Amino acid sequence: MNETVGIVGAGAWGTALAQALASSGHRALLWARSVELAAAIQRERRNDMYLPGVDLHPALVATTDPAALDPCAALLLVTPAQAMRAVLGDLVRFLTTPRPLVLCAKGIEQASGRWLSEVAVDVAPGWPVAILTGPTFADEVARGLPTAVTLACADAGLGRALAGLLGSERFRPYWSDDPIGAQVGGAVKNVLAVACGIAQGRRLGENARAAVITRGYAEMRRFGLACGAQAETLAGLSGLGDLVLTCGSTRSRNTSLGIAIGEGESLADVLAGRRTVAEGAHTAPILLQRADALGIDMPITRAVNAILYDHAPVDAAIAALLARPFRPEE
Ligand SMILES: NC(=O)C1=CN([C@@H]2O[C@H](COP(=O)(O)OP(=O)(O)OC[C@H]3O[C@@H](n4cnc5c(N)ncnc54)[C@H](O)[C@@H]3O)[C@@H](O)[C@H]2O)C=CC1
Ligand SMILES: O=C(CO)COP(=O)(O)O
Repeated sequence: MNETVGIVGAGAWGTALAQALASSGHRALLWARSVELAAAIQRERRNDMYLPGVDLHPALVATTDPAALDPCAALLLVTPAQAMRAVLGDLVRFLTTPRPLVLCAKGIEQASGRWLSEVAVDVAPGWPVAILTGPTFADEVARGLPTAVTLACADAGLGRALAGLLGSERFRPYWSDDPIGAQVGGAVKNVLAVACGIAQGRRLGENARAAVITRGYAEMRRFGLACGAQAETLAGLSGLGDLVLTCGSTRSRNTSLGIAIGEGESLADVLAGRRTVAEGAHTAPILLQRADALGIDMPITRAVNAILYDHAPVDAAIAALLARPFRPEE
């Protein structure tokens, strides 16, 4: 089935998804906000700014014209989470009919505390919404390495149809009817990856990393269940799967941000030196606020917040975690 699919956001992940779709027989229209970036992609057939080293498929076309997306069967939204509301709001004015919106960012909107699926409903009421998430380093997807994702949609029939549209042998969607659960995993794992990075930066060892992943998963689960997520979703690709990938690799931008903080850099300095997004730094405060409002204990998330935003010395925050009373594992 050859369709035209729109991908909104020409960073690493948007470009990788466009490349995967083009490689599987679709026409991939990649919308960039920067005229220079779209022109460079068209001219050089590369996006060396965000996804270096990948030769782009001829069926991938970059544009800055929102109206050019009108023929698309579905739109993948792949800007950073905090930009999604504004970008989608601008876009819908140029499109004649509703079509499925597939949300690919990982995070919670800071200003409102809302899930991105709720933001999409605010901005584009009546448009069907799905979540694409899971353990997916962009460069591996772009290079055609095998990858499995969660495709979550409240309308199970649409989820299945979107899996058929977006999937291929090398990019395998597993559908789910739990969009909240899928979003919990993607948002929380980034904060936990910052924590793992901090532990790594302080040279706390492999045992400590396993402890942060596992006790972090307990935080994700408590919070997710309180938000109405299904336990199976949290244990799947979008939750545990992505947590393991992100926390296990220094290629993760969230883990590497944590490493830099653990080694003594300030958050401001780390962010100033980067062009690409590390969502965990944006998610941590609003995640903690939501957890507190629900009465959910998230000590690792609290420690990350204290280090990033309350000037807590790293060693003091770690000592406070280690001094917590012993308790049953569940
Ligand atoms: N890179 C990866 O491996 C994966 C990333 N994601 C998620 O996808 C989302 C996007 O990530 P990446 O593409 O990796 O980020 P990136 O940092 O590589 O690129 C972000 C893109 O968004 C654009 N952008 C930034 N602010 C914007 C704004 N205010 N309005 C419009 N466009 C704006 C940038 O110009 C850039 O093209 C994030 O939520 C990330 O967590 C999800 C899975 C994998
Ligand atoms: O979400 C990702 C992998 O699934 C990418 O992780 P980072 O944003 O930490 O690089």
